[in-house]
Amino acid sequence: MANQEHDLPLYEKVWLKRTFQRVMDAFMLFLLFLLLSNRLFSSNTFTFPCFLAFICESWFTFTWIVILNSKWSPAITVTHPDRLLKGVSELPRVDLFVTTADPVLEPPIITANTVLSLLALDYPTNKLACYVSDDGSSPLTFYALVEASKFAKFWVPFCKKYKIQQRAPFRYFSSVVTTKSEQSPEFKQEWSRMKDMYDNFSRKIQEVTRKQIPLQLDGELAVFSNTDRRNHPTIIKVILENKDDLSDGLPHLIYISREKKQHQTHNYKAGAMNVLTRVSGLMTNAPFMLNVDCDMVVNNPKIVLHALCILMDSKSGKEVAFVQCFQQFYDGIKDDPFGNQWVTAFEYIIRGMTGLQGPHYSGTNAFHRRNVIYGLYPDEIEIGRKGKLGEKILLMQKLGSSKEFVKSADQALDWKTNFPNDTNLSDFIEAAIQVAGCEYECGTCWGQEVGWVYGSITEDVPTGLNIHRRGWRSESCTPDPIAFTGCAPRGLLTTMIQQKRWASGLTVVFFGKHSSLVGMLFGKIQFRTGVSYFWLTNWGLRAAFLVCYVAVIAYCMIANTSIFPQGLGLWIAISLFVIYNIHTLLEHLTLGLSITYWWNSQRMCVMRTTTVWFIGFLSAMLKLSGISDTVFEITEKEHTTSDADGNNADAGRFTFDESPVFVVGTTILLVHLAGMVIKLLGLQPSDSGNGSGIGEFICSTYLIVCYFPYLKGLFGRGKYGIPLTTIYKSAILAFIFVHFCRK
Ligand SMILES: O=c1ccn([C@@H]2O[C@H](COP(=O)(O)OP(=O)(O)O[C@H]3O[C@H](CO)[C@@H](O)[C@H](O)[C@H]3O)[C@@H](O)[C@H]2O)c(=O)[nH]1
Ligand SMILES: [Mn+2]
Repeated sequence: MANQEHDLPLYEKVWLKRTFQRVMDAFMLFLLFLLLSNRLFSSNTFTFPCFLAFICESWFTFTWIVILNSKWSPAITVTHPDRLLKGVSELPRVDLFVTTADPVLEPPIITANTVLSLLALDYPTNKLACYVSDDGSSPLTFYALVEASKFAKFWVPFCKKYKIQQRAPFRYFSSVVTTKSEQSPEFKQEWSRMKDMYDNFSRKIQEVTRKQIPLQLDGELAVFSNTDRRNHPTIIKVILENKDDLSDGLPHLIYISREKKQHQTHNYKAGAMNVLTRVSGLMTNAPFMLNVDCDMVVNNPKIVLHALCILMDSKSGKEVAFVQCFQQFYDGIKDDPFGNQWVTAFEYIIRGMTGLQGPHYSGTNAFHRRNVIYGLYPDEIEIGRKGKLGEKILLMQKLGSSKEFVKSADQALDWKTNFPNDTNLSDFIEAAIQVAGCEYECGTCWGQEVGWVYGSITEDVPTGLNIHRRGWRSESCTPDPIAFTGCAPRGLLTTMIQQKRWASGLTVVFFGKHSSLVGMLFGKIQFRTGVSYFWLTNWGLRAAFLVCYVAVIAYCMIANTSIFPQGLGLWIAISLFVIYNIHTLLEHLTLGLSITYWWNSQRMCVMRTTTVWFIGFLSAMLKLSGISDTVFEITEKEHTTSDADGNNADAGRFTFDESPVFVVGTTILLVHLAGMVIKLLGLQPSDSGNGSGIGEFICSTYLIVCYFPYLKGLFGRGKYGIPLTTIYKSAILAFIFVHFCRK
């Protein structure tokens, strides 16, 4: 811990005043309550559709309370790295983790760039160690890392000498188009040398990736011959070792592919993170660990110092378990057509959570305390861990049978950060292979109380909840420039698959023992924090209610009945709709986002909630009832430097294929189109119902407008059109729905 008794704090928390937003949020809530009470007290025709609408609207009101609560007290943190550097005699070690799992969906050149950006961090290199976990067990990834380590010997000194901000070479070379005239000839010369070297390096990798040049599986790569990614022994390779403990050399770089066995669950990313934690515990045992996905490159080379300002602050830092940096993206498509930049969510919800017990852990760009991951409680910092984690025997039961690992964990739990500098990494390989084995975790607490939590395909949220539950806080760190930037899905299908996974995983968390409700009732999750977590964990449930509402509206149109009360009730509903849109539009404009951006986000919100979140919800239900399991479908990452200037004709356009995720959306659209036709042509049964009115008409029109890309898809050709088989399937489903409505 930094010793700064009388000194200035290393970071401050600044609360933001967003009075206008609060007023608007509260007014919306008022209108929602008005709508509900109007339904309760004035309606004398309380039919079944009205009842369903009432239930859904109650849920929307609850969701609004969750959102309002999350946004109510936003805060930012301001960090002072200069004070940190003055205050501490020696900076602590930090272990850096990168996970990758598939050399096709996650091109090795991207992983190599991420690693290069980490190796070039502005931090003493003898305090850093970079561990790469490869669940794909790919010789390509390993080869790319070996080549990256050779290039790093030139790249890292170059970045540090010229104080380059972008330390992922592909980002650097795609942003600096020409060297500026005011720069020295020496720089220009070195710049072109670097550029040549990088081009060479990336060409080599591309050639083997595209199989233009076969990769010889001999020498260092021999271990990869005859390995099946689902069935192979542990592979651990030290690629770089800073043997002389130089603070201006290169950090350690270690490649790990944990053991896999055909019929053994490996818990996806959570499993990989736990192996990384144990292997690094043996080799370097840093008190702090940074983890990033393979596509998240460093954008601010001083980020470690910024994060440590929070974690090492002698006053409030002690309560902070992890520091989360926002997940921001490079090369985003203009106006975010697929709604996956999440700008408003970060600015409003996550900043809001920062004002409470802290942001949730979002899986990447986070600095964790190692001993918190091992299960430490906040009060054990002061009083020692005699009670809960005291005895060695107990530690063995919790952390597994490796004596070496338990010894290292024991030190970490006692904050003993002075790790011997005179050891060889290769001395630990044998022990590391043991802790990376399939059976190591059997009968231990890994994946439960210790480490990254298992059971959900969104491992990040329950892992964060498990930490908050013990009473820890977390903090956001958002320095300028942005800490990390990653690769957001660039196509509709990739976006949909990612969203489906999140909705499914989060629903499992909501109903599981790591839910925020359990944490509030039996743990130390503060009330408002627990409620703010619902913003995330309710995604699947939100879909269930919205789909129900959408179905009720369609039913009204088809069966000629109404859910909106006449007169005042209708006006309340219309004002809600108008004010909600103005409010969200203003929120976007305040952040400097365009009207198109706003509309894209509104429309994607409707589309993803009613389609993939709904499918995610259903798959979570199947998992929870034990019928089928969910799998982690990896998000495709594109290496976009070649068309960074946006020349890609498909960028932002909606493309479809035969994937079942498009059936739901097409069905919803067809049902509403049918409803419109039936209403406009007066084909509604006249004897039934009280007549559908303007309320239903507005809702249905809004939905069809949101679904306009699908409407275009119905008539589009090739990949821009929805395939006929999908249309047939949807038409059958829509027909069944319409048929039952008219009965
Ligand atoms: O079996 C697996 C599957 C995935 N991964 C890694 O997990 C990371 C995240 O996977 P990705 O496909 O990129 O998912 P995203 O939806 O983009 O990731 C978000 O959501 C995940 C939870 O669903 C979090 O773990 C991530 O940190 C967060 O960025 C990647 O580095 C993968 O290589 C593994 O290591 N092993
Ligand atoms: Mn990702």
